[in-house]
Amino acid sequence: MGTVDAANKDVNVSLTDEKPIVVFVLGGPGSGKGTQCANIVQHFLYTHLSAGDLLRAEIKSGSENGTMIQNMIKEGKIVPSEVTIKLLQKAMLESGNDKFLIDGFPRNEENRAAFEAVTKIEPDFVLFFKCPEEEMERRLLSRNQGREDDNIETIRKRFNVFLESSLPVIQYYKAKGKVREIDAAKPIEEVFEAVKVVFTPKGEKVTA
Ligand SMILES: Nc1ncnc2c1ncn2[C@@H]1O[C@H](COP(=O)(O)OP(=O)(O)OP(=O)(O)O)[C@@H](O)[C@H]1O
Ligand SMILES: Nc1ccn([C@@H]2O[C@H](COP(=O)(O)O)[C@@H](O)[C@H]2O)c(=O)n1
Repeated sequence: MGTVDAANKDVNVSLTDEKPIVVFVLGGPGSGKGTQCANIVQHFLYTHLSAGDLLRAEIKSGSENGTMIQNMIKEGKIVPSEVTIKLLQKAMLESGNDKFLIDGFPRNEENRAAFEAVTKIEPDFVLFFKCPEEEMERRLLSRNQGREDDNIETIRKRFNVFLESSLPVIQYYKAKGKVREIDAAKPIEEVFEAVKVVFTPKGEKVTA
């Protein structure tokens, strides 16, 4: 990975030479991003970084930002980019890998522009899991992982934020030819078959 300013307490990763491979994994809440990222990690040796998981870990760690993050998540709102980007940078640095699936980020234009400005990283491509809202709602209401935001009131707010703030980011990358869209309404195994095609280099055989 690029140059790391280890002396900086905020763990700034300045990627001036070799840039890591970054794939942004986007899609509505419950579209199956985390599920498919776990499969991709097994098959293609990426490091999976979920922005939501990093924020939830930050709450648990008792950090000074914990209460603010918890309140934002309960309301389905987007945490300020500065906070999330620092967590992502730290996790990238600590992973020792140079291939990342960044799941649930960028969630809005502020996330996108700030990440690019701070890290100078452009994603190789954006994996977009497209799924109807009714299916995502069903999945979230039966996820049973004890998440504070998996209740119908917050789910509806998350859907609105996705439509208003996250879809424009997907449009931005679509205009750059970077979006690989997957039909995420299918069963998990079928979705992964389509994902494998995207990650397999052209000319190579898609493996089982
Ligand atoms: N293709 C699928 N068919 C049916 N259920 C699925 C499918 N993919 C994932 N699920 C289930 O739906 C739920 C949500 O999936 P997952 O956590 O992967 O979504 P997500 O997009 O990461 O959600 P969030 O953005 O809220 O973190 C989980 O219980 C998961 O097992
Ligand atoms: N870039 C992000 C990602 C997430 N959040 C907050 O976390 C919540 C849960 O995210 P999941 O990806 O795990 O569903 C999300 O609703 C936001 O409140 C964020 O602020 N910024």
